[in-house]
Amino acid sequence: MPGLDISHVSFRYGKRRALDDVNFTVEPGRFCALLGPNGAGKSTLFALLTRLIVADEGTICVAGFDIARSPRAALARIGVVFQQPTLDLDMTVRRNLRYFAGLHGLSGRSASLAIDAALTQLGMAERADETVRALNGGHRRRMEIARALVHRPDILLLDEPTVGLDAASRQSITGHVHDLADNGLAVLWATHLVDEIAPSDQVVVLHRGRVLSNGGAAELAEERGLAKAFLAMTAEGDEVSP
Ligand SMILES: Nc1ncnc2c1ncn2[C@@H]1O[C@H](COP(=O)(O)OP(=O)(O)OP(=O)(O)O)[C@@H](O)[C@H]1O
Repeated sequence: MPGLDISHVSFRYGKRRALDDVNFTVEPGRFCALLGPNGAGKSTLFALLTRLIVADEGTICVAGFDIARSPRAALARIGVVFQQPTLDLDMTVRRNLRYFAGLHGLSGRSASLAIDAALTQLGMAERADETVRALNGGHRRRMEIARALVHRPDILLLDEPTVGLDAASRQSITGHVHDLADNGLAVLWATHLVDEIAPSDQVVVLHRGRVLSNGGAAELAEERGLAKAFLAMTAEGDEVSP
């Protein structure tokens, strides 16, 4: 399948089981929220999806490529925004993106076109020649998302991308990324904040390494709202914002 397919994936750190038989898919054009409290296993799953670590069991297919058998092809189809920013503060936005484009084999005019397109998608085109240090936190994050799109991936992974941002910046970023999904990207967005989720989104609830539910946000929210449904499933209320 062309999106992301995670099948029977398990992982242990020594004796500690971090992921236990995780299964779900994200199709092109879907925004999938990976919703889990602290310690659920979200970052571990992202590390597996980006091949920083290797699954003990199970398979991960990216745009039809098995990440264990065809890692280069699979990783080339992924754009990723990690929790920790990785920007050169003293370079301009464009220089940061050009460096990254080069890592993907893009240069010259094709790199410029890809960079302009990615910045436009995130509403950042007019900031291209500013140094990163001059940008606020929300704009820096939008720039990192644009950078993850430069090589035109099929799947975008974001690990808690709004941490530390104010409400307006969070809203802007969630809006932009929902637009990317509407335009055909498969998006996997790890979060513990239910207000980042739209009714039409897919929601995978992860808790203590296991998938507790996988389905539409509207259905999950139906009886008592998303926040209460999530709290009831994970029983770790102090880690959730409504
Ligand atoms: N390097 C490691 N060594 C041992 N245990 C780890 C390591 N990294 C994570 N863990 C454990 O694995 C489990 C899953 O952690 P993980 O960081 O993937 O969760 P998370 O959902 O991303 O949490 P958070 O929202 O706090 O980032 C936790 O019990 C955690 O303590």
